[in-house]
Amino acid sequence: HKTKRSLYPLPPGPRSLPLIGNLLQLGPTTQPHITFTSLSKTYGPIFSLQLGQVTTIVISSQKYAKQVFTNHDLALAGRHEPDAVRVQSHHEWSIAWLPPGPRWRSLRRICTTELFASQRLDSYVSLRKQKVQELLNFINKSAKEGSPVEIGPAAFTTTLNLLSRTIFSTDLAGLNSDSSQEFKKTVEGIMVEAGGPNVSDFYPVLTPLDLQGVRRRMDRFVLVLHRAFDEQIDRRIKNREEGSTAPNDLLDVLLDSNLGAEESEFRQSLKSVFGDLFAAGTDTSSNTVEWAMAELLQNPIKMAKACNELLSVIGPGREMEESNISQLPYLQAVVKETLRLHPPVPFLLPRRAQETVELGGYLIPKNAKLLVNVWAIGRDETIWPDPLKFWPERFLERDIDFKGRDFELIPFGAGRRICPGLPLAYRMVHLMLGSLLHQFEWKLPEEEAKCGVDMSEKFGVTLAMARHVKAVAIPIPGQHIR
Ligand code: HEM
Repeated sequence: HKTKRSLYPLPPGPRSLPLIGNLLQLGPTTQPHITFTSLSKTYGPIFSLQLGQVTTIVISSQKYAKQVFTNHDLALAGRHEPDAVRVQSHHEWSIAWLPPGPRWRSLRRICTTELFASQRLDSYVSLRKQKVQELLNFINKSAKEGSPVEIGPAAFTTTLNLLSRTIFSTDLAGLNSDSSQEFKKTVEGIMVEAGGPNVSDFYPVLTPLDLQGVRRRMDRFVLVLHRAFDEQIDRRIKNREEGSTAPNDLLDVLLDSNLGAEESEFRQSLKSVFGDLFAAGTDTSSNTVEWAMAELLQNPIKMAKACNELLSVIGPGREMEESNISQLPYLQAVVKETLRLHPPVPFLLPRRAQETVELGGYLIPKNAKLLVNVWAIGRDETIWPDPLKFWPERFLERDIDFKGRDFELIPFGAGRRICPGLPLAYRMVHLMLGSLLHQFEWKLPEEEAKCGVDMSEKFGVTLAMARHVKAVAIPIPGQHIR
């Protein structure tokens, strides 16, 4: 370490003040991804900040991202967990926040084989179709009444129930029900508290004081999730004791596996795993559908192109199937373009350097926090011509995918910590978006058509629309909607 420390400098960055470092550069921002993007214009695609006691390195280019995920993937695969996720000891059994040791590997392996393997995903095709059908029926009802729909919340409930059916074999909420909205507010709250600036993260010595009340609020959110999970676990244990047939869903598999936990912490470990899956899987997927619809509603020509492709591949009077996705290049391009401009996790999850490394001639000290600003990479004009324009066609001309090999488009991350839910998210997002476009014509309500859609963002671990987009659905005559 000493040799590296003396050979390489820290990445450039603004001059830091004693004690507070560069906290003033953060300012009162509620949009750190934008602040960090503008700092990268001054200090370059790799820069460093001293945020209180924490040395923070920010990567904003494809070139350095590639080095992080190839040359240094293991050394930089630790997590800098925010204090908020230590509530209820969540981080001790969390796939998202554990360091890459044996416990993380075994939790990740179980989820990958039991939830995300292609065979498992194939066995739930009809379930996903049924949930999407419920979404279409719900929208059809609003369409008949002529009232606009909020696409984000409806897509959220569909994703929530898709997950809860695969994990618990039951729905957690009805479309438009209070419980669904409570769940959505809870997940949004968790994302905002875990992703927002917190003085406890800058000065770990101040953690017990919880000066901003983040832990207090987080505790309330986590309790809502845990109550729902406890109910499911209790019911399943009771059914098992009464000899009912096991549905062999994820809950059954985990109850049999015991996750390598002591008996006293087993329930806690189950709740952490479920918490991760619901928090990481719901908002990210439904936000993608919502951003895509918001962009298409403002780009009627692109909307028509996507609808025409669906009509010519699937045909009128038929429903979209997951097996159609590969025949729909324009729909795929729309999803890629949405993920480029609106990556649901703008900084990926914060990494911790597990050892001191040299990256592009700069020093990344052990324990430094590393943020990869994928929001900035998606808007980098040296990679993307006219980067702020929603232009799916760019992906028809270039063979770029988001599976972690093309470092200019990494909304799911890359390397060993790449999102394990990618294969499920891929199917859910395309199926939901494609079905919405295939079954209805869409237009903006009068006011939004006049004033434009409010595209402002709400920052957290995930990047949501600050105000949900509303749209009026018009059923297409002859389509299969019931
Ligand atoms: C459009 C949808 C989604 C996007 C854009 C997305 C994106 C991401 C990103 C960027 C990360 C962090 C990667 C890193 O730090 O390098 C991540 C991690 C994770 N995601 Fe997703 N995700 C999505 C859907 C899902 C779904 C559906 C699930 C599961 C149901 C899921 C489960 C997870 C988990 C468990 C992790 C933690 C992995 C680890 O740290 O080892 N995600 N996701």
